[in-house]
Order: sequence, then C-alpha cells, then structure tokens
Amino acid sequence: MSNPTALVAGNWKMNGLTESLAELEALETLVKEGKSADCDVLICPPFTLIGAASVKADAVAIGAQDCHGAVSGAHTGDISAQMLKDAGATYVIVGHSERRADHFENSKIVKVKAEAALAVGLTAIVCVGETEAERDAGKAVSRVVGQVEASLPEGATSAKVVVAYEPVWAIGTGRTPTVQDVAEMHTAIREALIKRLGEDGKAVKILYGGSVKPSNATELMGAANVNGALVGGASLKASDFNGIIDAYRK
Ligand SMILES: O=C(CO)COP(=O)(O)O
Repeated sequence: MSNPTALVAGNWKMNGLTESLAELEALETLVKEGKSADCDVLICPPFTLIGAASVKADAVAIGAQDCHGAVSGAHTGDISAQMLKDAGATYVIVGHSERRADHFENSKIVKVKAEAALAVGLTAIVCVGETEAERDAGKAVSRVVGQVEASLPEGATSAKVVVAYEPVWAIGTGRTPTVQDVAEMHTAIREALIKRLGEDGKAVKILYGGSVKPSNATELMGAANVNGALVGGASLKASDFNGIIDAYRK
C-alpha cells in the first residue's frame, strides 16, 4: 500500500476575528496559484468563523477544533458534529491536549466525540501526546500508544480518522523532539493502528504537531511514518503556513 496523502492542518486555537479571514484568502491564493503541493491543506478556525471560512475556502478544507459527543440536547455552549457539518466543516479535531487539560477530557470522552464526528461524515483528527514528565520517566511511547488505543472511535478507517501526535511539551514552546524520537513514536503509533485496523492501519495519516515552523518542517515531515503536520502558531499567517506546505513541494 502506498503512503497516505499528506495533510498539513492549521489549528488557529482561540485566535481569529472576521479580519483574520484575509489570511485564509491569502492562503487560498498561495495554495491555488502557487506551486502545487503533494498534500491536502486544512484550516481549523474557531467556531465563530467556520461558516464564513467555508464560504471563502475552496482549495483549503475547513475544520473545527472540538465537538460534543451527543447529537443534540441540553448542553449549553456546546456544538455538535452535525452543526459543524452544517456550517461547512469537513474535519474536526478531538482530544487536543489543551482540551484534555483545560476541560478534563479523557480518552473515553475523546472516543465518543470522534464517534459523533464519524456518524455525520466528518473526518476526526484524534490528538495524542505525552507530557514532559512522562517522557522523562521513559513512558512516552506507552502513554501515547495507550491514548491511541483508548481514543480511536469504533468504525475507524483510514478515510475517516487521522491521528495527530503532539508532545505536550513541544506545543508553543519552540522545542521539538529529535527526528529520531518523532520516527520512533510515529512507528509505534503505526503499529498500534495496524494491530487495530489491519492492513488499513497502514493508510491512516499520522500528523506531527508541536512547534512546526517553515524552518523545521522539511526535517520533521521527512521522519518515518509522518504524514503531515498539525500546526498552531505558524498557521495564523498565510506566509508562514505556506512555508510549511513547502515541505510537500518538489
Ligand atoms: O497544538 C498545536 C497544534 O494543534 C501546536 O501548536 P504550535 O504549532 O503553536 O506549537
């Protein structure tokens, strides 16, 4: 089986007002009119911009950063997967470490959210990653593989699920694991996916996230079993994000 098509995804987190759509438009132009890249491109703006972003986007897919696990109901302030789809999203990130930490979301909750996404036809980007203490204790691989096993939705296939490995200590810090550490982790995740999904596990995209920048993208994207990036800070400016997409241009 050939390598999965790469995905370069931007997570705007809690950043972006209407004026930020100008960056999305600039990115659209760079992706459409620039040198073609051997990857899919995705931006996940905050909920408030999904509708407007999906009207503007064409070459760039639009996703969300979270969804509720239920279809509808008395969940004040929450957003269902179907609402995201209705607003024009085609992907949703679930289990980002900031949600696991700030909103006490464990892998059981993440799995339910991913299942809600799949039920309406959204692709779920399931995030996993160890803390610095877990890495220092030599538990990074077992922690992350455990998260993958517990967070993967029932019915997962390579077409419906993407896994994003984001070491918590590398997010927004400018620090990244070595290419060898990234390759070791992504290979362990790949093995867990094959164990769970059989041959189709080879086709699941595994993204790396955590301080990806234009200057380190080519090196990180070149590691074994890395099929793209999940980018925070450097996704806010079209020119920076385009510099990361460059890793997939010949
Ligand atoms: O959390 C991330 C993407 O989801 C990574 O954030 P940074 O790229 O800002 O480190």
